[in-house]
Amino acid sequence: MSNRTGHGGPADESAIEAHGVGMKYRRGWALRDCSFRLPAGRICGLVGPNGAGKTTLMAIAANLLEPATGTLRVFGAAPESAEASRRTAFLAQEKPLFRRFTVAETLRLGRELNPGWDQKAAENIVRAGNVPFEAKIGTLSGGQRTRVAFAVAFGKRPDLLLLDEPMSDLDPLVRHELMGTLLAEAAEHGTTVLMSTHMLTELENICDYLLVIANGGLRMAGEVDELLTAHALLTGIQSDGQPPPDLARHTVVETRTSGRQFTALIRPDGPIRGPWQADTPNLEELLLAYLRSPEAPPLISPSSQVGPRAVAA
Ligand SMILES: Nc1ncnc2c1ncn2[C@@H]1O[C@H](COP(=O)(O)OP(=O)(O)OP(=O)(O)O)[C@@H](O)[C@H]1O
Repeated sequence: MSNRTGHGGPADESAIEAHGVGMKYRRGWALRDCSFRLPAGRICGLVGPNGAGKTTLMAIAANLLEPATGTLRVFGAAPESAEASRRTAFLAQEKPLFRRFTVAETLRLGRELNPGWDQKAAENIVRAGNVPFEAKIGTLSGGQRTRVAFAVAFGKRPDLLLLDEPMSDLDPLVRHELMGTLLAEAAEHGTTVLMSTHMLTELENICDYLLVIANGGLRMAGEVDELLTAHALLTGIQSDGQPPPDLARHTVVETRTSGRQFTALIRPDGPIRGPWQADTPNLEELLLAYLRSPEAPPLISPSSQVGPRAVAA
C-alpha cells in the first residue's frame, strides 16, 4: 500500500473541505448534508454504488455544479475562484476533448489555457502509449482518448486532481502503467488525488485515503490503515442458527451466514470474546461490507472531520 502521508502540504492543510454540501436534481437529492475534509497530499479513493453521488461531488469541487446547500472549499478557496480553478484539474468520466483536434493541438490548447503547463509531462504520457501526435482525437480508441485526457490533466500540474472512474476503459497493462505514472507524479509534486472507482481490488495498491458514499451520504472516511485496523472480520461456526449474543457490545456493520459458517464485520468496542477467528479485513472486504450494508453506522475518522467553527463559517 502506498503511504504518502507527509508528502503533501502542511499536515493540517485541507485539499477539500465540505460543510453540509447537498445537491438536488428533479428526481431528488443526489448528495445530502456531506461534511468532511480531505487532507492535502493524499491519494483518496471515492467509492460508492452507482448513483451514490460521486460524480456530483467531484463536479461541485471542479466548479461544474453549484451545491444547493452548504459550502465546499478547495485549498480554502471557493471552487469558482481563479485560485481554485488554477489548482484543480478534473478528468470527467466521458473524457471531453475536441474530436477534430489532433493530439498535438489538444496539448497546445492545454499549454495556452494553463500558465503552469508542463509540456514534457504531458508529452511523455502520450508517448508512453505510442499515440501519434498528429492523430485526430475522434479517430482514437476509448483507451487512447483516456490517455490523452490524462496527459492534459497532468500537464496542468494541478494541486488537486479529480479523476472520475479513470480506469474504466483501459486495458489491464495500460491501467497499471498509468496508475504508476499517477503515483509517481503525485508523490513527486505532492498532488492530492480524489479518484472515483468501482475497482475495489486495485484501490489497495493506489490509495492511502478513502471516502465512501451511498445514497448521497457519507458512510466512511479516513486513512486506509486507520479504517482497516478499526474493524475486525470474525469467522466462526454458528451453533443454533442465531448470531452469537456476545457481538451485541460491538458495532456490527454486517453479518453473513453460509451453511453453518458465520462471518461478521464489526467495529470492536473492547475485547472480542467468543469462539471466533478475528482478522483485520482487507480493503475489499471492508468496502464490500459497507456497500452491502448502507444502514450501518457511518465511520468518519478524526482526520476527515470538519471543525464546528468552520461549519459556522
Ligand atoms: N443532470 C442530472 N439530472 C438529474 N439527475 C441527475 C443528474 N446527474 C445525476 N443525477 C442523479 O443524481 C444521483 C447521483 O448521480 P452521480 O452521477 O453523482 O452518481 P455516481 O456515484 O457518480 O454514479 P456512477 O457510479 O453510476 O457513476 C443519481 O441518482 C443520478 O441519477
